[in-house]
Amino acid sequence: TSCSALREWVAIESDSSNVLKRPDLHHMMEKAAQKLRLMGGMVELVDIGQQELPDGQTLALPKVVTAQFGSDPNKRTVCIYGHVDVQPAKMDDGWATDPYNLTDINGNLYGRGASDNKAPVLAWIHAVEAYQALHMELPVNVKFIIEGMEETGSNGLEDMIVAQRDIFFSDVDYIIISDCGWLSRRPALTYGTRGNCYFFAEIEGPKQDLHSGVYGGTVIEPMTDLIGILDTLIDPNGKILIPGIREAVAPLSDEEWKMYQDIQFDLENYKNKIGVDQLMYNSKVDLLAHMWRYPTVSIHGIQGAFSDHGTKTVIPAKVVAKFSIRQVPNMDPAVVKKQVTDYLHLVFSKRKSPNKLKVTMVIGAKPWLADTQDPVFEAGKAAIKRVFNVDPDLIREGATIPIARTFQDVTGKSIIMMPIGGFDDGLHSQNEKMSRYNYIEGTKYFIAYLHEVSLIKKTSV
Ligand SMILES: C[C@H](N)C(=O)N[C@@H](Cc1c[nH]cn1)C(=O)O
Repeated sequence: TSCSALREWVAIESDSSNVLKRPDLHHMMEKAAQKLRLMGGMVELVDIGQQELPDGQTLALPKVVTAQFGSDPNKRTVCIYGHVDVQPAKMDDGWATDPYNLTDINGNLYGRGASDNKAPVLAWIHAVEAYQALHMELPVNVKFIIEGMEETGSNGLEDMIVAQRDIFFSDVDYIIISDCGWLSRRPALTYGTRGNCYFFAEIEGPKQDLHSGVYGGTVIEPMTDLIGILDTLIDPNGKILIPGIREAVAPLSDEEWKMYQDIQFDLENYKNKIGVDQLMYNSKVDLLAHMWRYPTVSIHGIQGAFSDHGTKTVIPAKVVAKFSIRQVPNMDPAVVKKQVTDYLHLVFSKRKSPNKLKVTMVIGAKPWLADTQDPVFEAGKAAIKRVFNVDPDLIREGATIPIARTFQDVTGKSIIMMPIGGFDDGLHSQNEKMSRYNYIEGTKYFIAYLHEVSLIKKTSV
């Protein structure tokens, strides 16, 4: 196939983290709505209000697309959630091809957002289209909820879900999310995600940037302060140093330990895939546990720091570190916000610096965990068996789907994550891709799932 829909979607630079790209993001939401409208869905573009930027300005949030195919009260209703915003990408980051021009190389479709999450959303759409093309009645009512702010924490979506709980979600039985990946070549069903608390730590000093030769040695540099406090977040062995964080983590049970042992995961492959000689842990179980169910600190970047080619000799006047802490049961983002803010101010005060520190938490997403005994998982296993002829791995996901926990807490519905992304898709990274195999077989799997989930209805109603 030509994958024309995916090509058109990838061509839209729907980067939700870049305010300059907001028109592209609005266009992307219109495009998704139009696709569903043309298929005969009952479609709405729901206004979810404004986003407040750190500088106090406001910006219109991308509308949320909802769609409905069928409303037969005798059928079960599934709701597919997905997102069509993407992480930033530019050739300069080291892409081999233009990130916004879907490029087919050896059966892999390269492009920003190909795997995260445009192809999986389209695969669900194609699954509905397949029933339509074959003039087959959909075995379940299918709803879609597609957002454009997932990559920046799903701003505005929670309020919409609360407002729609007894309207759009009233007849929904199951919520399905396909915004993650397999762990190996073996298909997987996902029953947990980590949450994420994302912080800005700003240090402000002189009123403008200074020449390091002329002023170096006379001023207390904001960047030196910032590196100093960042270095107190986590030690070289991965131990988080912020008091209270490790204590909140639910202990690993014997049952979990056993489950992890059975999962197909090759440490050597994993090392090769990411190009490292050594990992933080040497056993499969330790590694999976630290990927899925322990917190970690990642330092992402420093705004205001010199990062171009060349040898600029500046002392930056104001620098803002961006770091995040992945959340696991039983951590609470509100508590983590206080723990981090208090700790950084304490550490900074010990430096006796005249500079000013400001700590802000800009995303506070909770972790999500499902009951794998729920019939939605049985249906998932059956659909995988039918299409791939294997039993899936039951896995967790180290990344975050910020809205998953809200769906669970607000709607009370069962949630299943059904990834079709490959383990080596390079999400958020250079050369992100979705393989043709996963895209096409994944679509078949979704078609099969709609059938399997309708069978649950017959036995459990
Ligand atoms: C799993 C999903 N495709 C994803 O990548 N989610 C992002 C969401 C996020 C969390 N904090 C900021 N954005 C992720 O896990 O990084």
